[in-house]
Amino acid sequence: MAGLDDVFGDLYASIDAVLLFSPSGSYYERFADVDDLDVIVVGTENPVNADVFVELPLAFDDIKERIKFGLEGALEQDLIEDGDQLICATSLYGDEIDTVSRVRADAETHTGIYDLFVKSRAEPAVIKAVLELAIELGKKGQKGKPVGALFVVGDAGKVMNKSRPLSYNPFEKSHVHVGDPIVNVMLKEFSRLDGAFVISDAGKIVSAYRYLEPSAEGVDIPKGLGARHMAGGAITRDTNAITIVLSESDGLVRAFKAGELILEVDPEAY
Ligand SMILES: Nc1ncnc2c1ncn2[C@@H]1O[C@H](COP(=O)(O)OP(=O)(O)OP(=O)(O)O)[C@@H](O)[C@H]1O
Ligand SMILES: [Mn+2]
Repeated sequence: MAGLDDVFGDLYASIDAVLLFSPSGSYYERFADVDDLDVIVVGTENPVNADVFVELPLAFDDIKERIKFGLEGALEQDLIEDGDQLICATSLYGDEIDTVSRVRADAETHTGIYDLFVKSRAEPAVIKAVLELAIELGKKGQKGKPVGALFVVGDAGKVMNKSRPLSYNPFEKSHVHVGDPIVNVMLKEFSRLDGAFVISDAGKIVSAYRYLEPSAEGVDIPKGLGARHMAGGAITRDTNAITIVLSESDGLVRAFKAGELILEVDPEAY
C-alpha cells in the first residue's frame, strides 16, 4: 500500500530550509536530529532560543501576511536566497503548528515591511509599540466611536521643523515614552483631537496636535483617503520618519515609509 509520503512527500522534497513559525520547545527540538536541514524560527518572540531567528512585529492573523513577513525578514538577513524552496510550518486553527505550506522565496515581492521595522531610524520596539497602540485604538475607538490618529515616528527634529502646532502641546515639558501604560491612556484621550503625534527615535513623545506641512508632490496614496493620509505619507518622504495612521473612515491602520504605503492591517483581526 502506498503511504501518505507518496502523496505529501512532494511537499517537502528537495527544500532549502524550513521556517518554523512560533514553535513550541519540543516541536523545535524535533528538528535538531534532521540531517542537513536549515531551520529558521520566526515569531514575535524567541522563547526556544533559536540561533537563527526572524522577529515578527505582529503575530499576523492572516497566514499569508505572516509568511510574507517571515520570508522578507529571512531574505533581508541572508538566511535564504531568491528562488529557494521552503517549507513554512505555522498554526492556523490553534496555538500548535497545524499547517505546512511550500513556498518559493521571491525577492521581487519585496514590500518593505521588514525594512519598516528593522531599518528605520526609530527603534523597532518603538515602532512596534506605536503600531500596537494604533491597533488597540482602532479596535476600541473612543467611547465606542471610531477615531482617527496619525503618529509620526522618528527623526522628530526634522518633523517638528516641517509642522506647526494646532494647540498647546500637552507633552511640552514631560518625559514620557510610548509603551508606558499611562501614556497609552493619555494618547487615546488626545487622539480625539486634531493633528499628529510626533515621537522620537527612542520613543519619547515630543508633541501632540501638530499640523504637518510636508510637500506632497508626487506622493501616491490610495484613492478615497484624505488629508490625514496624504500628510502622513508625504512627511515620510520629506524626513526619515515613518508614520502609522489609523483611519476614522475605514478603520484600517496603515504604515508609510519613504512616501510609500507599506502595511495595511485591520485592527479587528487582532
Ligand atoms: N496636514 C495634517 N497634519 C496633521 N493632521 C492632519 C493633517 N491633515 C488632516 N489632518 C487630520 O486628519 C483629520 C481627518 O482629515 P481627512 O478626513 O481629510 O483625512 P483622511 O485621510 O480622510 O482620514 P480619515 O480616514 O481618518 O478620515 C483632520 O480632522 C485632522 O485632524
Ligand atoms: Mn476622511
